[in-house]
Amino acid sequence: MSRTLPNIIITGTPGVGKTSHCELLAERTGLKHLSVNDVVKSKECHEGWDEEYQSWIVDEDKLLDAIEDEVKQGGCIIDWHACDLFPKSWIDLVVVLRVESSVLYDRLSERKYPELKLQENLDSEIMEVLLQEARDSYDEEIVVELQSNNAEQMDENRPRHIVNFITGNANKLGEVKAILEPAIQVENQALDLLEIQGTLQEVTLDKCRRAADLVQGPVLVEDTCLCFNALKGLPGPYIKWFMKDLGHEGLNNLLAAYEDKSAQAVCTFGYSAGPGHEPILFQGITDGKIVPARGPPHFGWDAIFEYEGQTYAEMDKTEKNKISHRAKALAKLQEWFSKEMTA
Ligand SMILES: O=P(O)(O)OP(=O)(O)OP(=O)(O)OC[C@H]1O[C@@H](n2cnc3c(O)ncnc32)[C@H](O)[C@@H]1O
Ligand SMILES: [Mg+2]
Repeated sequence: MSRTLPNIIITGTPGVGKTSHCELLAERTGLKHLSVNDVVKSKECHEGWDEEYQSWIVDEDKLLDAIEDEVKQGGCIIDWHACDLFPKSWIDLVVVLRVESSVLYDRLSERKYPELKLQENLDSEIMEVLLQEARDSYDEEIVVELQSNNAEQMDENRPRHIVNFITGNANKLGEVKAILEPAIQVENQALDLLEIQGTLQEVTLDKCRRAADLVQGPVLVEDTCLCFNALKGLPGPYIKWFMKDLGHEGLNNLLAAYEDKSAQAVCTFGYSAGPGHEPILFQGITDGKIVPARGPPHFGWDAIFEYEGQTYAEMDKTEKNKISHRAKALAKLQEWFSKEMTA
């Protein structure tokens, strides 16, 4: 089976901060933290306890058998102080964490390591044993060395994307932040972008190129449409002007002559890496129907768009953010970003 998510080894001398890094990475990426320590204990992949070193004597064959199925599926962050035992074909990235010896000494003393074990680990860190092991076992370009002496460095090692979401609409910004953060940090510039007439794709593509030119950097933009099926997709991208001129009641009246009140909320995000970079689009669609307004009228046409018995305006924000056109588009964007992150 070919995996669609990467496997990452976070390795280093005991005490360098592997587990903290793994937990942080798992939280940010949704990948699984696979603690080899836990597997060795819970699946008994060992030949007993070494009194002198105060650690399990690992049976590597048993260990590999125990984790093989899970790792082959992909998406594992392997937390272990060795790396050469894992077959090359399983692994996409090896991160070797490093600390200065004085820092390591303090950390290991605090853990009450026996003197012999402490000294051996210090020597191993100074001699770069694990870095060498990683370089000997895997292709050079997948081995990364990161410093892990303090909280600041840990924070720098944190995987993150920052997007500059260009919108003048505070409600949109609120939803996008609620959905993307903390995995993706959302900054905002409220610029008024000219919107052309055209298809949903064309409007967003143009908006995105314009925004990238204006800020001279990477941008995220979004355009929302409300499409009435009885009207063959209108008002579509022109919903903003219809909303302004007609209000909730007027929008209902547009459909008075039709039995079919069904509508689609369509959200199209465009991301550009900067001026001259072709935008990438992420679209999400939620089917619903147009009803007389119910619920707080704060956000656009939320009060007249009903989804499974409730209007968007009647829903809790968290509910809306699970099923909305915006949430669906952002799920695609997140998937793309997490692939980019490991590409
Ligand atoms: O700066 P931008 O991002 O362009 O923000 P905008 O307010 O101009 O937004 P659009 O051009 O996408 O126009 C879409 C219209 O639909 C409204 N709208 C967008 N998303 C909505 C949602 O989830 N629920 C209800 N109304 C929404 C919005 O207030 C606008 O009137
Ligand atoms: Mg707009």
